[in-house]
Amino acid sequence: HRPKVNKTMPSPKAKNNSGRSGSVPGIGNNGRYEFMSLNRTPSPHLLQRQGSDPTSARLRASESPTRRRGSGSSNASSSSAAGGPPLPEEDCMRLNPSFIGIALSSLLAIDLWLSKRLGVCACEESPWGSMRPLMKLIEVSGHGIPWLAGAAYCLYKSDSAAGQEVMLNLLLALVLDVILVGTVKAVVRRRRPAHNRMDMFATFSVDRYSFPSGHATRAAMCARFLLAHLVLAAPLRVLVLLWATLVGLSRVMLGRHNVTDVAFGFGMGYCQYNLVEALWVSPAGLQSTLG
Ligand SMILES: CC(C)=CCC/C(C)=C/COP(=O)(O)O
Repeated sequence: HRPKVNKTMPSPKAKNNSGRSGSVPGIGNNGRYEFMSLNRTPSPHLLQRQGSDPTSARLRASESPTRRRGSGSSNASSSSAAGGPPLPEEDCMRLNPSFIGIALSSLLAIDLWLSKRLGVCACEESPWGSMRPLMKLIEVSGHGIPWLAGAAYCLYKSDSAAGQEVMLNLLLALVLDVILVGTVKAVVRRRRPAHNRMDMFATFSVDRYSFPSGHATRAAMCARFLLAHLVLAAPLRVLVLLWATLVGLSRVMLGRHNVTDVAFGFGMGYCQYNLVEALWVSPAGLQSTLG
């Protein structure tokens, strides 16, 4: 076992007394260090002190999630493999990290590494810095304001009932998207990548968070919406899909998002369209609802 230092470093004097392996220092009565064997239950006064000391409580709270999680499940593994006496619970947790924990940490590490490598337009000095204006143009094409303004304008200008119905639902879908993305961002609170320059126009306060990408949700939802409700020739349909893909890609290339933010955003936008279909509003229905 790696000896576990209990809360604070021992004084040199205390260290000198700790010749035995398997012992760890702890603060005993009257502020002196005591040593506790990992194979033995700590003395009651030490346990009591650890429980009531605010510093140790804070330290426990800041332990890694892996160590905090699953304290109930480790009892079965508290016996050493050699059949010896039970080991302290926290040491067993360190030896048995969960598979899901490892998988998530690995995915996160790959995500951060890949996103940094793909952030080739994050600033003018970046390898593809000269493409940054083009990427920002694509960014504007997926921004909420032009889409909301465009849908409201088309609704106002539309002279057919069918056109009004489609535009009304597109407008409602865009509002729903802003609300859902804002809610998830506020709950998850994942910071944008460190290499991002926060020079986007018209952002809400939640837009300092990156998960999920609002541009990606909007691009996926609007692409599905347009493909389902507009009669478009094949080249235009391909163009719509290409646009949505480019919007997602540009988020990572500009350094605004990690890859997982965009991937989740695409999935979320795809599902949001199903919700829009389920909640589809007809102008007659809306009029009767509004009285
Ligand atoms: C002001 C309105 C209506 C929407 C905000 C649009 C916006 C800036 C979203 C952030 O997108 P990312 O999450 O992709 O960076």
